[in-house]
Amino acid sequence: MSLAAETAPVAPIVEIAGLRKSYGTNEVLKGIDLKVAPGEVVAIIGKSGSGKSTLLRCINGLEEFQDGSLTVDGKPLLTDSPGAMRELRQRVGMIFQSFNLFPHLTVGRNVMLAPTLVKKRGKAEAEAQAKALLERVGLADKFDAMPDQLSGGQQQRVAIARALAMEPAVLLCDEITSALDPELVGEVLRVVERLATEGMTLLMVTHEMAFARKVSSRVVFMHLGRVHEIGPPSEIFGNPQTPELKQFLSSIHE
Ligand SMILES: Nc1ncnc2c1ncn2[C@@H]1O[C@H](COP(=O)(O)OP(=O)(O)OP(=O)(O)O)[C@@H](O)[C@H]1O
Repeated sequence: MSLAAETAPVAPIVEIAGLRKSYGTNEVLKGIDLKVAPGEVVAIIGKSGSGKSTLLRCINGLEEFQDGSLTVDGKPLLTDSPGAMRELRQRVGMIFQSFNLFPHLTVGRNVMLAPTLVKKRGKAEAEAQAKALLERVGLADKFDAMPDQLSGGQQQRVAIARALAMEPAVLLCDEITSALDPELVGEVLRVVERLATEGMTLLMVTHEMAFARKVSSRVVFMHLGRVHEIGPPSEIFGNPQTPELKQFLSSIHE
């Protein structure tokens, strides 16, 4: 095998170049470049208002952007093409701080809904998939439960199963443990950690620094709408280079 073949780059799942996003005159993302390889787990950290959530929302097409390009799984994100957007949304899963389960549907139906409606899966197939996914997040016995019978941690795990049901190429997690009581955080993080070890491509905004350090392959530190520092967790947490990152890390340890 030639050296070129051995080192042939793997196509990124997410490729962002020169991304700029403004709300009115407030430029929130000031030229973001980022490539995420298949199976990578990228943690996004930074102060409140640095643009972390906005970046995730651009990647799944919830926000339009003014400049730059964004490709998911080889397909450019074209916000002016409804067909392309629908396709993109199927490739990008997103989990939010709030679980957003449909309260009038059972847990099982919550997980089955999108595959049935969007992927046109048959009921039996969707049900089998939902059961397998609920088992994967440790909730095999909750298929027939209603969301309000579950704890916040359990509801968030259902939200993860629901996102996985669409078989996304990348899963975006936006502070998914922030609304949980402290004792429920661990059960959700354990599920995410398992997904990471199973090879899921993950992009997660998190305030759980110990978790980011343990699970991520790279950490992005955002500051004032830019990728200010990026590197492996050992470098970002163990050997921060810029005063802004040093200050951020010391502020969260206070
Ligand atoms: N829908 C919106 N309309 C106007 N401004 C917005 C909107 N959403 C976010 N912003 C602004 O964009 C900036 C970045 O917000 P964003 O939520 O992306 O930051 P963040 O780093 O995720 O913060 P946090 O950690 O608090 O969630 C902030 O100044 C915010 O006020």
